[in-house]
Amino acid sequence: MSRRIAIASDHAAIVMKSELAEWLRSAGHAVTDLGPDSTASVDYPDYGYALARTIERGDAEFGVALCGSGIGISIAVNRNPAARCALVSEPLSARLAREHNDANVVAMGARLLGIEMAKACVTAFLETSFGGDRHQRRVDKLSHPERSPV
Ligand SMILES: O=C(CO)[C@H](O)[C@H](O)[C@H](O)COP(=O)(O)O
Repeated sequence: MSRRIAIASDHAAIVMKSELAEWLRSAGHAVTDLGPDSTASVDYPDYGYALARTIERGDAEFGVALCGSGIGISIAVNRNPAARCALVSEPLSARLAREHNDANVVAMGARLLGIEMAKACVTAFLETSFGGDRHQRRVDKLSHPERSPV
């Protein structure tokens, strides 16, 4: 199924971002590359926030967020309540992020993962549907921490 996917990184992941964007487009997805477009040093929060706003506006269904470790940009994306960003390094976590957590953004570290592992993670992420049921109740609580009884 063709998806609308936004992708963003910092300078540390620009090569992986370009390769993933091209690969996703060749698979038929509509990809919005939010930058950066050079290897000049940038700050991952700026691109993480831009990616989350794109999800929030509904301009993309899913996001791919990349930095050196994936940690910084995943923190930035998750500051927007519209985003549920999962940092993964192998396909099972990517699958569970969709099935259990209804994650809409997958984050990875370009200095930690090779391109084939990154593709395997993105494939697992895009191919998996949210499981609903008990997971829906838990995901709802992520949007409303004030309602938590504990
Ligand atoms: O956010 C990160 C670490 O948690 C990312 O790995 C960044 O890409 C990294 O901090 C960038 O580091 P650099 O030394 O400025 O290239």
